[in-house]
Amino acid sequence: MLVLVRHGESEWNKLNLFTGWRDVELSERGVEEARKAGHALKEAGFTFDIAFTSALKRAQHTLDIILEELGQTDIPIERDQALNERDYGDLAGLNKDAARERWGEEQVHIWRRSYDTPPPGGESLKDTAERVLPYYEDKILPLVKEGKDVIVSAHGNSLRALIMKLDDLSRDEVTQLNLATGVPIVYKIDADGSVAEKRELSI
Ligand SMILES: O=C(O)[C@H](O)COP(=O)(O)O
Repeated sequence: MLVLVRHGESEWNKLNLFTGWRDVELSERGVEEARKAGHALKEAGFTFDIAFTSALKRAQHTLDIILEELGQTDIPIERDQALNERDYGDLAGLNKDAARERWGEEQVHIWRRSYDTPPPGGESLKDTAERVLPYYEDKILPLVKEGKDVIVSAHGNSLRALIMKLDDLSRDEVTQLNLATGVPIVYKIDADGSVAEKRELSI
């Protein structure tokens, strides 16, 4: 079984700033969201053999809080920048509404949600997928196929890249995919790596 969770609200999500690889902390609300995600997983009877997260503290702290709630702080944790948020390039640190005023609603939506148009100086979803998917296939999927229960705490766009693949979404469909913070998505994966079942936990 594979559980994916986007980190709780960060300080910069709260301020509506493009974040990308900037290493910002969870907001108070984000800490609470992580706690609720952990609680919901515990209530639903989940336990994990191993956890994966990015090199960024908002995802790492979300994972720590979830594992605390589960009473599982002793499981192995793999941290890797392959799971980092998309690099937002020159947009990092800018306000998202100010960017819409400067470049227009449509252009900003293309940078944020399109498959292969990168923000200036940053990574497109395709670029992000080119580091997330090999990592998933080499490090995560073999464990899931063996029957291990795995949790991945990562980011809006690194997880969109992975979900695009798992759900077999087209380039058009993925533009509609938006992930809420702190909501665990549960996949049952068959021994051949295909998705048998997908559901979101209610928080
Ligand atoms: O990096 C960021 O700014 C956010 O975490 C994700 O941004 P997005 O909603 O523009 O994809």
